[in-house]
Amino acid sequence: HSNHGTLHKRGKVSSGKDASLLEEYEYVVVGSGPGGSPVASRLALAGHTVLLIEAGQDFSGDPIYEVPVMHIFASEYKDMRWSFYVNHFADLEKQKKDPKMTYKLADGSHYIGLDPPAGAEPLGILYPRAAALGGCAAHNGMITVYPNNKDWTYIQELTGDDSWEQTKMRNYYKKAEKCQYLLNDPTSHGYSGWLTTTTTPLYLVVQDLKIISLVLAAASAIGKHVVSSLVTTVTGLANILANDINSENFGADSSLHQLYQIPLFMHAGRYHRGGPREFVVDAASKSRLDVVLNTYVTNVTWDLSGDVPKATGVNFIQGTGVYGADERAKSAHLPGSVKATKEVIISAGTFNTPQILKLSGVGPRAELESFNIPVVKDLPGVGTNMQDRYEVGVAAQAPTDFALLKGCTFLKGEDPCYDKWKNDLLTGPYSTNGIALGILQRSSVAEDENADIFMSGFPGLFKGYREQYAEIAIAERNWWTWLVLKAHSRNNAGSVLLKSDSPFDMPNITFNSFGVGGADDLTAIREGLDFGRRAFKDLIPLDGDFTEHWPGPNVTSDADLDEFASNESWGHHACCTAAIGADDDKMAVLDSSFRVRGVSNLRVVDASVFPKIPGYYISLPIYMISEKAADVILADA
Ligand SMILES: Cc1cc2nc3c(=O)[nH]c(=O)nc-3n(C[C@H](O)[C@H](O)[C@H](O)COP(=O)(O)OP(=O)(O)OC[C@H]3O[C@@H](n4cnc5c(N)ncnc54)[C@H](O)[C@@H]3O)c2cc1C
Repeated sequence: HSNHGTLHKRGKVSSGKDASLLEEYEYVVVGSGPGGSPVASRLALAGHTVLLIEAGQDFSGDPIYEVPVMHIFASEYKDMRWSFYVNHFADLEKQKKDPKMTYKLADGSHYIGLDPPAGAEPLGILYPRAAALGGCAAHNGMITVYPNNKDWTYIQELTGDDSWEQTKMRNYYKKAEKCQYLLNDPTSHGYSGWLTTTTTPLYLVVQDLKIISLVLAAASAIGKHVVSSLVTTVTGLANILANDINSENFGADSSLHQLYQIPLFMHAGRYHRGGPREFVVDAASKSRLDVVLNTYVTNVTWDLSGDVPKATGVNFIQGTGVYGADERAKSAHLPGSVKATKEVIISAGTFNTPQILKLSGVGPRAELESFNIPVVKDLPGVGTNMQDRYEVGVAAQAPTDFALLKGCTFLKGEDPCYDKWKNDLLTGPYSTNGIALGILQRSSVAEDENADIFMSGFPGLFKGYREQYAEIAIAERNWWTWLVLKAHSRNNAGSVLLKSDSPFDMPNITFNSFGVGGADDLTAIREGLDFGRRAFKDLIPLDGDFTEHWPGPNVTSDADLDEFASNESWGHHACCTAAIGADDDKMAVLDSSFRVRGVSNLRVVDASVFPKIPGYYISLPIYMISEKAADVILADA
């Protein structure tokens, strides 16, 4: 594998070892994910000196990064992953009912399951994150779905800041996007940005009779009766999928009970992963943006001489394997620091942003004092309000394999599917993330007219994140999973709490799932599961029938389904741990301009800024707020 440590010299991404950094920059941005990368790039392109600091390395050219279908393996890639173990429930007994529950054994190995040996130490549930140039966008599923307008209106009303008005927010999407799947909708889409959107090539879908029968069954489960001859051609299928989920007119807000193609952050043509890393690399070649990899920030430095504490820079440690979640081999660890003459921007993600803030003295006083961390600003909201979506599914097996994945080895030895992806113009089954179509549903307990369930299908067995989940997903080639994603989940009782004052320890991460609004969310999930079951049941087998194994035929009563969903659902859109809020809300961490309250020259720009979890998939809203943050910061510059 390719370029990991090498990096484009002063154009200007540095691996860390040979970093010829300046002593000071106008802006220092910590973390290069969907939050940090766009804002860093924009500030630099506007003429400022910017340092973007990233704990992970660059994976450009690595097929696990580049090949869309490999995304599930990317999230298990040892050099890229930060493995957090989280608790869905504070109550260990409840937590132990999750078959994904992981324990550490005396010999250091892990046990995953319901029946741990005596003495096994409970770790929690694996929550994959990427430490990489591009953050979790280096391993995520690339799904790029526009949020609901109400998500922006909510922030606008909460803060009284009209720059969050929904049409203004769409302009940030248009600024970021380079739409490649719909060429003539400038009202909704942008065509000259860095965020390339495209969809799974439909010829892949129509190749496989099993997939066609699943598409037909899904259509019939939403009340559309389509004859099979209509979907066995690309044109026929395209007609059924004519609505664009990201359009202003036909998007998530208005069109329920439709089948949609799922837009992906992927480049058409060669069908490879797109990501914010490319924006960074491009911006670095044109501006005074320096990027330093393998560099882990421990805390913000302060000037405490004035009335208001002023952020002046950050301390960091260079090397690999620095953080507790980082499984790379440990290299020498070199401490360093850098000054920010204008601002420090923390974009380290939902778990690490609150950790950095707290280690820098910004957080709940009692918690900081319990670890003898000097309090710079008592901000009780830091690390609270954590939210996530619930995801669970129905998985069933057919007697024979999907034709589509025949011969594919997912880069184990000879791989004709990879060769095809690499060499062909029509690039074959690796040119998709495997999740081509989605369906918006409105459950009986939806809060308003917007869909609150996003259903999608996956040609594999996916029961949530645990070690080896990618291997399990594709071990047999005759599984299909209908995934139920509960959007607008109500629970905000999650927290990120320090375990110690050491920057190397992972924090305690507890979601308190279903803690707020749990009964309603479980009802919605049941309805999603029911949809998945109907879709399997109504299926007219063009190539074999499906038999459900998960949750399984015995799980049918409401109580049993609730128990199933509560034990087994997972999330991957954790957010909201340094939330924007109203001026009179003491739990608000940020003002509506991303400024950390009560201090100066410090902002947060990443998934933690949302007061409420937005839309259906979170990266696109993060890209949008990052574009917005650049505007707001430049206006102050
Ligand atoms: C397996 C998986 C699949 C997903 N699929 C999708 C999808 O298809 N569509 C979608 O919309 N969302 C998806 N998501 C969610 C989405 O990718 C994340 O929510 C998003 O990347 C978060 O962006 P962020 O900028 O807040 O943080 P991150 O992406 O986590 O980026 C933070 C970066 O900061 C770095 N960092 C952290 N601490 C420090 C430090 N102290 N010093 C220096 N650097 C630091 C990290 O290394 C990381 O690179 C998925 C998530 C997972 C886990």
